[in-house]
Amino acid sequence: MNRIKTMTMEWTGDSLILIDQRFLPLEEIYVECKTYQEVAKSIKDMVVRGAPAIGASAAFGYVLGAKQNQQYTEKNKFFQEMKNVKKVLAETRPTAVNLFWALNRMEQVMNDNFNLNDIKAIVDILEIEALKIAYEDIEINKAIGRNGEKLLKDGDNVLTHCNAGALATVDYGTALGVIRAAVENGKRIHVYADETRPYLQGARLTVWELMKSGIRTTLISDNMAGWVMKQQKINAVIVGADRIARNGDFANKIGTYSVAVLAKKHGIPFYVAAPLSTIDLETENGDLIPIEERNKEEVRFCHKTRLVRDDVDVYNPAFDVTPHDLVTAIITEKGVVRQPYDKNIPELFK
Ligand SMILES: CSC[C@@H](O)[C@@H](O)C(=O)COP(=O)(O)O
Repeated sequence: MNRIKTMTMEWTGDSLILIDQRFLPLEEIYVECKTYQEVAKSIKDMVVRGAPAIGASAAFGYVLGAKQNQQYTEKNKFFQEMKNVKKVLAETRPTAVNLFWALNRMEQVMNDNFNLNDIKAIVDILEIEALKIAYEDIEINKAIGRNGEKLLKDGDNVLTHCNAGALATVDYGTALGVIRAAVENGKRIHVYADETRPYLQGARLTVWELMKSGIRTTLISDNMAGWVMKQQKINAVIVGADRIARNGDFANKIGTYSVAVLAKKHGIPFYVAAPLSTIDLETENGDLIPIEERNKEEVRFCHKTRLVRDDVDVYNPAFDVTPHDLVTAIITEKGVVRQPYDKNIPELFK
């Protein structure tokens, strides 16, 4: 168990190899990160993206940081350096709480082993912990799938936004994990995938991975979602999350809020599928979730094609917050929770 290899990432023992999601689906290119700085850059530049995948990558980045600093004989110096490793990895993307969750977990394990005299032994323990995070993520996603697939019927048409699939996790996926589990259970499910401007995770990633898995998928542009719902083509919406606040408000890819409002208007159940590591009990409500603003070029371009001149003003929030009253249920590995979320979400952690 000292290696892991999935479609999204591979831990070799000395490096983290990531499928470069910036080039999918047209090119399958891999990036090998041999340092924690390279992992941080890969997270920031979205070689790897999606909350759980970011968390697991950061954990492996932390291990690389530990390996880069294991020459220190003075333990305090090593611990000091590891603070900087954590800081660099934490400063990559602000919204997905899984990043901070994974880094805190790694740091906690390191602190718990402060008494070990051998730094190399601490590094080995950190490597085991990162592998645990990665292996657990797959099992958690499968549990989310089992819990969520009961909400879907044979023949359902499901709309999803962005990519909350295998590529956004270590493997299997959260929202797409629910769809995957339903299909594995013999249900015929057809997916409508929003293309998800500006970064096109839906068009480029969701469609690619669902088609690879043999799941029927139709691509629509984001502005078609309302009309497709109006035509009664959608039975359920399932999306992932980057951070769920204590009251059930949640941040997810920009455009999720519009989809939730549309689902409400059309009486369509709107589900959020996410692991407990995406729930941030310390954040009381959605107004307090930090929303990442990304480079304006992402909007001035459509993938690699320039749409407008570079002096065109642009606003590019990468996420929005959907208020909990629009959420029919949150699907987790511990079960499905419904309103009132401020009461039921904390129960999941007991
Ligand atoms: C299981 S992934 C859930 C979310 O992280 C996903 O829906 C999303 O918004 C990803 O955003 P991204 O900017 O591509 O990292």
